[in-house]
Amino acid sequence: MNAADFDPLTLAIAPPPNETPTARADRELAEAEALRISNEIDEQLRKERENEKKKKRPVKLLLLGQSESGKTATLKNFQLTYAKREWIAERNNWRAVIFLNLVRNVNNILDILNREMAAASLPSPDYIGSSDESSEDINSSSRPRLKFKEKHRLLKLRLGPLRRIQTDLERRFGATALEPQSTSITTAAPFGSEESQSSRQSSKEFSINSSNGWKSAFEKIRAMRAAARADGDAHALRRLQETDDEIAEVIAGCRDDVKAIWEDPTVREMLSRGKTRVEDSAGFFLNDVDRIAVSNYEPTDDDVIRARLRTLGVQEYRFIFEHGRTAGQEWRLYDVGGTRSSRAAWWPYFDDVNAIIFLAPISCFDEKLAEDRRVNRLEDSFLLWRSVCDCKLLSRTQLILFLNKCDLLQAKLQRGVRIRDSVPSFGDRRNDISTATRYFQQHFKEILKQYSPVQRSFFVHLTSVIDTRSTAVTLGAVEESILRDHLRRADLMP
Ligand SMILES: Nc1nc2c(ncn2[C@@H]2O[C@H](COP(=O)(O)OP(=O)(O)OP(=O)(O)O)[C@@H](O)[C@H]2O)c(=O)[nH]1
Ligand SMILES: [Mg+2]
Repeated sequence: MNAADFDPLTLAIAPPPNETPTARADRELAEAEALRISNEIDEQLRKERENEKKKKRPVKLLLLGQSESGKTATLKNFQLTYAKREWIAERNNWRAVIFLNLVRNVNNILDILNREMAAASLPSPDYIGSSDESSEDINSSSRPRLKFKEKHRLLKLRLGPLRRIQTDLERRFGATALEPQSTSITTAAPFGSEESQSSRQSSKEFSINSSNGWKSAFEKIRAMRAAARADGDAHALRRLQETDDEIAEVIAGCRDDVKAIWEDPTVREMLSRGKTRVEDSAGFFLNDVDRIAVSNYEPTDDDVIRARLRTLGVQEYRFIFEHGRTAGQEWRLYDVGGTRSSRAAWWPYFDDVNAIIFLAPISCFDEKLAEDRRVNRLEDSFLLWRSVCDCKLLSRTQLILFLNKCDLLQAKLQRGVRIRDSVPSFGDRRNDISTATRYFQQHFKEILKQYSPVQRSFFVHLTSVIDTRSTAVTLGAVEESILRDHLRRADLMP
């Protein structure tokens, strides 16, 4: 007799000693059925665990659109809405960017003023004003001559130190602080084709790295501080702090002159004749000088959203959402540089992406690309959208369209700018915001229907992403729809 013969469990489940052949067959059948059910339950549990794992995979979201379409501003809204702690920790880093934006606004005006004052001093009785871009308009003989006075000369002189501040800050932020140069790329979507290979190789801007975005620009400065601290180099640390303080002091010292030049009627007239709308430019802060040009300035949330620092290459941002339907879920957002020469770098990110937010700035119907002055911005957005819809690698990716900069569109239409002058097909439709948005939206929808390799839904939002409140509501809807898709896929996947 061995030990198992006394094991209480073995004895309890052992068949009765006098079992008949029929009873034995029934018992074996019942045991086999019990085993089958148990295996099925195990398999079910295994699948559920797998599914849970898939649902916890990071949600990948790509932000696409031309340069200055509002991709980075949208990313900032995500951070503000869903990762507030990180946002607060970073907010003060934007101070130097906002200073740079403000100083650049002023220096742009000074450049034009210099040119116009020089031209006005020429001994030409016919002088009305000069401008590179719209000389026919500014030189119209029906306009009285611009009268520059001693005060303008003094303003130029007193605002001189802002040149050095701009240079210092640009050096600090590197290439990301400079606006795009002209490009040799002549297509809207130089990805996924032979051209993309060659443009990838030739493009100076092609870089999938983390050395070009706001995060890395700030990291560089943080690293400089940390290194000085670690070396015990109190002198270097003090110098860095002094540089920041000095910049704030110089700007604060120029506050009244900055206001004076921006509010001066002759300067305003000069800008309007040259069709220069400083107020529509990226990173416009001249209306906030009282608040910003002070030595203890701290940026507000809205200031940070409006601050402009160009993106180069592709930047990955990882957020664990602090609340919302996906609290605890990791989201990976990819922010890309939008100029034509940066677009070849997008391609590697198309694989395995859950959704794309495509930003089309619809106020730009009468503007040209900075990198190619021959190309209409709206036309470029349509072409780019078409290539994204058409892309086979993205056929299962959810596309969400933001018709952005609606605030600027509204202001432009109210100023009387007519859409049909730049978009002849708009014809005699009413030149108002609701007609315009409906018209542009319909075009984007038709492109999606016509070019998508498989049928897909059209998700569209009218946005002004500098408005953080309304954007938070939009992002809530976006989060919900991406999440639904993400979970559905996890269930469908083998
Ligand atoms: N008025 C207004 N300004 C906007 C809107 N969206 C973005 N901006 C501003 O436009 C400028 C450019 O926006 P960004 O988010 O930097 O543009 P981007 O698409 O990231 O551009 P790149 O990095 O060059 O590809 C910033 O100063 C924004 O604050 C909007 O809806 N309305
Ligand atoms: Mg950007």
